[in-house]
Amino acid sequence: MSAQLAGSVLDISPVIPVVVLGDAGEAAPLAGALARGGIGIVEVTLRSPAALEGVRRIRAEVPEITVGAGTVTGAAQVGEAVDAGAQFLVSPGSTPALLDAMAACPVPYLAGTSTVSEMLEVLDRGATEMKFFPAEASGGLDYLMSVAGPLPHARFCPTGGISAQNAPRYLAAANVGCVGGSWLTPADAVTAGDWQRIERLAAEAAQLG
Ligand SMILES: O=C(O)C(=O)C[C@H](O)[C@H](O)COP(=O)(O)O
Repeated sequence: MSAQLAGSVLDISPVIPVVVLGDAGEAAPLAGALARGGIGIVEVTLRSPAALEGVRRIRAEVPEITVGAGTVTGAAQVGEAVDAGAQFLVSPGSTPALLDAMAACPVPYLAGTSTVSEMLEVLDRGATEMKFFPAEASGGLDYLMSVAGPLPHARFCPTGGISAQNAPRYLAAANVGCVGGSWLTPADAVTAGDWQRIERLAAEAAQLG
């Protein structure tokens, strides 16, 4: 079920939409709207009970989008997410146990980092791509540009406080592959099933690259 990705998770689209599903039935229409807007990737956070079933449905019903599981906070969730069909994993932080579990799993992962030491822990395990979270609160673009010298091989997906307004500045940085954010999938639009609004937001975000 965990088909290999041809390239890097960071190179699929300029934005990885971060989604919280209230109901698994929202998953496929939401992913379809993102795909129609030109976004090729979606992160379903494991914050809600509907998340794993949502990942399954997106894999089954919207094969044109790459689906990952986010908010992976414990080693046990790694296997559950991969079994559900997640094609990549995202964590908000980096504990040794979580990093070991993600490094041993068959899909790529973006470990959450906000310090140079955490970034070094991720690099030590052979991964060069990671999440920078919470990006704006942790020092933003200035911080990321400051680590580019000592960590020349690290590439980031800054997430947390990113918007259509500040995304272009991040995307212009050499060590930023893409950004992540929830602004493409506002909770009220998801709940109301306003897929046209999400398609419009996705189309605007797809132009950011
Ligand atoms: O829990 C996680 O693992 C997360 O993925 C956190 C999300 O990345 C941010 O909550 C998105 O931040 P905003 O775009 O500012 O809403």
